[in-house]
Amino acid sequence: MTASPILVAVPADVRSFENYDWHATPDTYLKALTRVAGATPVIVPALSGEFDVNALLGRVDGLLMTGSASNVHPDRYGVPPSRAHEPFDPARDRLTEAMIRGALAAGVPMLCVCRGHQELNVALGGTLATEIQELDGRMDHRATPNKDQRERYATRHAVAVTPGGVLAGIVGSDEIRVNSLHRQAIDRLADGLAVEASAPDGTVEAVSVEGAKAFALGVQWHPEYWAETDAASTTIFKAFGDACRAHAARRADAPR
Ligand SMILES: N[C@@H](CCC(=O)NCCCC(=O)O)C(=O)O
Repeated sequence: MTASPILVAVPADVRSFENYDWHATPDTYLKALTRVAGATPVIVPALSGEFDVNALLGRVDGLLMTGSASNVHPDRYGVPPSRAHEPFDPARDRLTEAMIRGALAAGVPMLCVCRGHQELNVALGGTLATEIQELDGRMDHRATPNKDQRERYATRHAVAVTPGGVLAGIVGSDEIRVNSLHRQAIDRLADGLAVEASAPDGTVEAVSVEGAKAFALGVQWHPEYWAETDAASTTIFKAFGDACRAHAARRADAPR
């Protein structure tokens, strides 16, 4: 019998064009799932009030939180909003917070990328800093201005991987080079998160959820973009796929 494909939920962004609100996600994440993690992606519309998020989580094997140019609304972490926090996507905020909490409670494996990594910190009670390139001693983590997408994702910097941590176990190294396309970052780390990697300026580049029932990793960079060609990116997506397969097997064995 052919094994069922593993299903990974991917919460959508909302974008408005051609007179409609579209619920969409970039195809780089979807291809990393199909080609490297061996998963079938399921794009989840940002309509969390209109369906049962936890029922959905009971029928998928993993959750991938994507990056986005939009930012988590600062009301969610107790900071007054300003122009520097824009643009927002409140429907995505509502969906991702519910999905992160639900996934952790149900032990659904979760990989959180860039905005997703920031959402994980906020969902667990942490805060974010904005325009970090303007803060003393911080690097500029934004992409070099360029229309060519491959070049935007090509500029890299080193991150120190926490020895003995979850990420170190996946990538097998105490230093990796990562791309960087963000202007916000974790400010106060949420209780229950462990730092898995840091940039030379102290920016928290990766986290894991302490005591999580399943794979629960956040990365501030974009392993999806070079998932087929960069060794560390490949291992992250393969490890996530393996965790989803293990969750699928547990679900299949669970009494109904
Ligand atoms: N908006 C947040 C999160 C950054 C992020 O997810 N970037 C994805 C790439 C967006 C792009 O193409 O520029 C922040 O800026 O920190």
